[in-house]
Amino acid sequence: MQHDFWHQRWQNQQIGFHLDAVNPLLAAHFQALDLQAGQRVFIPLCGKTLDIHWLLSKGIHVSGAELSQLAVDTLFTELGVTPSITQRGSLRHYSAEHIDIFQGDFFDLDKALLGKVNAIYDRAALIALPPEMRIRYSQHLINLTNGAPQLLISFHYDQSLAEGPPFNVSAEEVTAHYAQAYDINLLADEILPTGLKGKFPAQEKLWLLSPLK
Ligand SMILES: C[S@@+](CC[C@H](N)C(=O)[O-])C[C@H]1O[C@@H](n2cnc3c(N)ncnc32)[C@H](O)[C@@H]1O
Repeated sequence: MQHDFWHQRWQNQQIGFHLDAVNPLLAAHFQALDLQAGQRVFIPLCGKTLDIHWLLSKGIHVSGAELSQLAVDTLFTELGVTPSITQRGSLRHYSAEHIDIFQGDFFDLDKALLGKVNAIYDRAALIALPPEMRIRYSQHLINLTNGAPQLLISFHYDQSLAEGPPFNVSAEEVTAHYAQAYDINLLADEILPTGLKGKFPAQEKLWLLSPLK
């Protein structure tokens, strides 16, 4: 997916993916990550999700990566926080108490800049990317985080009915990306009540990815 596609989405406020409340699957299953206050969750392709507000309210520290400066500026405005902003190569590092967001291309983020994270929360990141990019994405995510435990939300629908994003990502594909590093367990499997884009039957699945022992 080209950067311009996402910049235009944000510019035109075509952000149907953005939820106006915490994601119910995150709220219901967050405890599966077994995190303590003060530990850090990494949210790749984070947008301005309210899930960040929710995690911070639980005492969890958050790191994120997001391409759109508009999204990141809006996130901090909505948090009511003024970050310090530092240029780090091609990325801009927005930092405030308990939160670090790297604005720019996720693929330019490296381990040293990200620092240690205790878990990953992927909602609408893997499924936002076309098939060939998903391979690169999942490998980069594992490398960046040393395979930190992960909550992953995927969408399942007939890809011939609609073009992504979001893309259909099958259970087999989740296994292909992540079985090398994780035990994979399905925590929830729900029918999207409004369907995908209000039209197509779709399911939402929540996976817990636990590092292989
Ligand atoms: C479908 S949205 C999901 C946003 C957020 N996770 C949520 O649940 O609301 C995908 C986001 O990924 C961002 N994005 C796309 N490609 C990216 C890249 N290469 N690096 C960083 N962010 C990217 C887009 O700007 C967009 O905000």
